[in-house]
Amino acid sequence: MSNSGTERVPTLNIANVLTVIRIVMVPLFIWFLVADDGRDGLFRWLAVATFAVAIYTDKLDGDLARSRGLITDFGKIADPIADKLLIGSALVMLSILGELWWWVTIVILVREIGITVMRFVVIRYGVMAASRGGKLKTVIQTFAIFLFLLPLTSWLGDWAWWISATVMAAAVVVTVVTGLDYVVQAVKLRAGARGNPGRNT
Ligand SMILES: O=P(O)(O)OC[C@H](O)CO
Repeated sequence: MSNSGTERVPTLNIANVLTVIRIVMVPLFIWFLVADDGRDGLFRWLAVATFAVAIYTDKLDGDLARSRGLITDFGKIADPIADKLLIGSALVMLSILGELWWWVTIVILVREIGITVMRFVVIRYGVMAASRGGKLKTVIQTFAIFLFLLPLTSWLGDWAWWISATVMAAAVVVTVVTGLDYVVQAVKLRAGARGNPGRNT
């Protein structure tokens, strides 16, 4: 695996610890949603708060990794996985609760799991870090999930549902398009490594 320029950065650093904390928060988030005693219940709000804190650690670990030079191959792989666990669990739970169409959850999960598997398949040619499009996709997915987690319809009426559904539809489109872009990147990475044998050995 290519690690040029990052081999002296310790894997155990604050940015990676925050990524691991985000992963550990996922079961807590699921438990709050399962324990929810109604869409406006205390546990629902605890789930929203846990999701918000976990998303904040995503921004924080990225900022810290860049500003303090803590970018590691572990972080490049673990950070998108942590995002996928959090977002995937939110989508699955919303579908189980009957608040989100299963097809949305399945399309997004297939893309996220597929790209994760592809990252590991091409890792011998190089690490495929999150792209700008991938980061934008996570922001739109996060925003859409917040809209679905919050009891907006009971506060604001049906039009709030339409806004939530439109943002979720945008999230699905960006998720699929960026997934296809990663496939192109992976093909180029493989072709580049094959045209330059020994580069990553
Ligand atoms: O689209 P991916 O798989 O690169 O994931 C992007 C990350 O979630 C951004 O933090």
